[in-house]
Amino acid sequence: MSIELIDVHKSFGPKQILRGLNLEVKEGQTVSLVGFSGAGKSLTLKHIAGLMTPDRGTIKVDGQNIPTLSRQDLYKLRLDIGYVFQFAALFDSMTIAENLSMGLIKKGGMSASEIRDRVAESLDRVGLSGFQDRYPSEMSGGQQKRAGLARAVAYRPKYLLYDEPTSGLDPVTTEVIDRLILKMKEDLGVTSLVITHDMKSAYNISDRIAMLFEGRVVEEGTPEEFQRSRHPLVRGFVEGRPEVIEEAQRQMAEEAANGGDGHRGHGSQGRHA
Ligand SMILES: Nc1ncnc2c1ncn2[C@@H]1O[C@H](COP(=O)(O)OP(=O)(O)OP(=O)(O)O)[C@@H](O)[C@H]1O
Repeated sequence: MSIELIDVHKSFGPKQILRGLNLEVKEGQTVSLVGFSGAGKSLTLKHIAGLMTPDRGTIKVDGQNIPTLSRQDLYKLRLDIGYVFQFAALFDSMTIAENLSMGLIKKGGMSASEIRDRVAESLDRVGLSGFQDRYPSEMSGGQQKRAGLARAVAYRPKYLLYDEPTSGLDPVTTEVIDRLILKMKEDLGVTSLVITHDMKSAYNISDRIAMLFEGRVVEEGTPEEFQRSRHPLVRGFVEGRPEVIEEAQRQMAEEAANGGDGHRGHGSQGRHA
């Protein structure tokens, strides 16, 4: 029940985005993926969910290599993967109950009353008991994010992928979401990958933190190890120093122009176990 990406590459035209990405999320663990805008974080989640196909590389979920699965097997595996979208992605014209039920109805195999119970249970889990008849527009941003999480857990997934679950939230609501992420791990035993820009959240919720830079993991470790990291890109990121990043990008462009792969000398770990 782990997620493993091995040497994943993805380009759009001449633009290389993922350049040999290696990342592992062990069973039952939560890994936060941090990094600058455009580093390829969302793209990484999309590859894991099978929404995007890599140019090359292995993406193993539940021991199955996603890019090689048939449509039918991918569909089956996707039922085990809950995707919590950045902006909740709820349908405004539907109530919360309808939003949560839709996927369960499509999945099939559940009676109307089982679906009603599952919706209620999922809303309970995220502290939104009784919100079934609300429309998204009648809820705060934080509540909408919780409803998005409830929709993902309604499937009882083995894996949860969170795309910036706390972006745009105040510190208190952020803490509420962080606690929910921890609770999901505890209650459901899920294996989770979280994209976040918020280092405080990353330190709170993660077993491990990985930093993505230009399509590769440049540093990975426990929150304590990450906090102590002396990697210049990590320091530049954590301390908010854009000049460090600009220098790294300049060096990489220079190395690439000289025939290298543009990643030497930056402490890229390559494959890590
Ligand atoms: N379908 C696509 N077609 C072309 N380019 C794409 C596509 N999807 C992503 N990209 C490009 O890939 C790069 C990485 O995108 P991604 O959304 O993964 O970034 P990110 O690290 O999640 O950034 P942010 O923190 O801003 O969300 C960006 O430059 C983006 O423009």
